[in-house]
Amino acid sequence: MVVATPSPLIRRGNKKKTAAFGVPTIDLSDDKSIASEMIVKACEDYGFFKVINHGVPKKVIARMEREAADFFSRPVSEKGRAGPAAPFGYGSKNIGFNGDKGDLEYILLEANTLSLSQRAKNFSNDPSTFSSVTNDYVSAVRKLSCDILELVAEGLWIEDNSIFSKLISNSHNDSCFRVNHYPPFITPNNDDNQDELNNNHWDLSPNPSKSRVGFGEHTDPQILTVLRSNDVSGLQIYTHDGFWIPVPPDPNEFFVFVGDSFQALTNGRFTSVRHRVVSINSWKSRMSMMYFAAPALDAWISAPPQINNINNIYKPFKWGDFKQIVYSLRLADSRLDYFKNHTQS
Ligand SMILES: C=C1C[C@]23C[C@@]1(O)CC[C@H]2[C@@]12CC[C@H](O)[C@@](C)(C(=O)O1)[C@H]2[C@@H]3C(=O)O
Ligand SMILES: O=C(O)CCC(=O)C(=O)O
Ligand SMILES: [Fe+2]
Repeated sequence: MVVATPSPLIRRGNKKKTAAFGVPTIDLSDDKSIASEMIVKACEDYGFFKVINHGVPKKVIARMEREAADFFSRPVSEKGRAGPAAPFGYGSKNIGFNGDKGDLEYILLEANTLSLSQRAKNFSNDPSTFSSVTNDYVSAVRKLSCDILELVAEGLWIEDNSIFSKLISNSHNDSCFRVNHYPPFITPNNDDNQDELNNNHWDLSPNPSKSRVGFGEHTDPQILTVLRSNDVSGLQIYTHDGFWIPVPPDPNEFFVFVGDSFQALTNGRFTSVRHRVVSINSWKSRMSMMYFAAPALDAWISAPPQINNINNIYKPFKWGDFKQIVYSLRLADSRLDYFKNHTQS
């Protein structure tokens, strides 16, 4: 069953525009054939969808949120000792290595049990609780990612339904886990903003005094991203027809993003979704947790023969080589362009 939650659309640039849009919502308790068909459609149309009845226990989510909130509430000097996030640790305002900035602080971790337990001491006075809570959360969202990838394979009529999921369940997978914390953002004249929010057609991009870029526009380089946030808004996705769409937050459910590697694995049938976080008038901070599902560094990313790949858009590449390019570029850059096959007809 698809549940559509209408939300306003914002076209890139200055013009305000509203239209009805519902985030594609997939009920994972539905019949498999229905769910798989709907996931494929959402991946094709938006590269983005929401899943409900996902099977991740509320307690696992709540404990992870508490651990992260505890960490972020500590004094700056203490948090700084867990940094820098280059490549893993605590970061603030700087994103990546190439000058990107955002109004946030964050934790970035490798998502395997061993590295989690080694790093836990930097994030909590009770490292064993931090590592077991993080590990429970990561294991649950990894399982959810595998379930989704198996449904995708079924929806694409691929006989081996583990063709994508085995890439991320491999013991050498290079997945990572991130928790972002965006401070509250209050504008001097918040009556104006409240008006705009109530009218449901605010325009974010041209007026920095009314909004703030928390995390600039980008696509995620991995295969799939699974996001959960608290009830503070800010996330927006960019549609194929040129609209920025605010995604209403839903703390009980998960949002799924197609990443660049999934675009290559499906020979462009799915496209990775551009997204950003823009904060608008909130007394409360936004906290989001992302699991970025990636294969092993030496895994090949190439569309399987079961996908119609007579004309391969991309040259096959190893995830590790792609990652190296990704990390040498800016947040908003389109990295798949570097792997385009120029020989195709
Ligand atoms: C500017 C950058 C930050 C980023 C690495 C990059 O060079 C380009 C991609 C960025 C991104 C976006 C999705 C994830 O948040 C992330 C961890 C990733 O894998 O790619 C970040 C990288 C980062 O913050 O280090
Ligand atoms: O914080 C969010 O809601 C999204 C962040 C994001 O897109 C990322 O960390 O890659
Ligand atoms: Fe992202």
